[in-house]
Amino acid sequence: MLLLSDPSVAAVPVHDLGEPLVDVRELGLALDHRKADPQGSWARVREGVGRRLVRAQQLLPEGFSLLVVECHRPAALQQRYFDEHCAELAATRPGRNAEQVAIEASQHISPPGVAPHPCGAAVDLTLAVDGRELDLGTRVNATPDESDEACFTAATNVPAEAHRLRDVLGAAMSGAGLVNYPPEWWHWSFGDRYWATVTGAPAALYAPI
Ligand SMILES: C[C@@H](N)C(=O)N[C@H](C)C(=O)O
Repeated sequence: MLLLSDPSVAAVPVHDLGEPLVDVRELGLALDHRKADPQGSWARVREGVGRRLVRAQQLLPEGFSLLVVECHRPAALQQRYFDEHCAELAATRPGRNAEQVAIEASQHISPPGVAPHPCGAAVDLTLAVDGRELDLGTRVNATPDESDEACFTAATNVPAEAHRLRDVLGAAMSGAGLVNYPPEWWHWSFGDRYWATVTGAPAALYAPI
């Protein structure tokens, strides 16, 4: 499983396309408020990501819709989340050094230097039917510890129906050109360094914004 902390991700150059951020609600997508912030960052993605989300929604089976939870995240917030998660892990893993803790933390929160959310390149989302959120086996943003790693996209310790729904989500999102972060079934991105590493693109398309 390629982690965001892998040196190959940080080695990818970035040639920013200069696209603005767009509000996913203006694209006709459903947005959940659990990660809402006063500035409205959580609702915005780069234009090219927004186009692909609209395509992903079209690729879903009849009756299903995407339920967007979090998009852009300011760099300072990413740093805070990462520092807090490292502190939590360090407290429960005595004997691990800071580098080992940071690598494990990157299963759940990206190291700030390569983080896709501050670039407007990533989206955390799930599925809904008639506006009702579906159960994909864990809550969105479950940690590996709390979920016994059931948050991993390919986890086998989830009910068969949750597995099937992850496949439904995955087919639409991959079909629209986004890539998944394997430790998190809900995290998808396009145009960031992780996406470039996985797809073999020569450069990432979006820098932090
Ligand atoms: C925890 C989740 N919301 C998240 O955003 N994780 C990824 C890896 C990130 O920080 O980019």
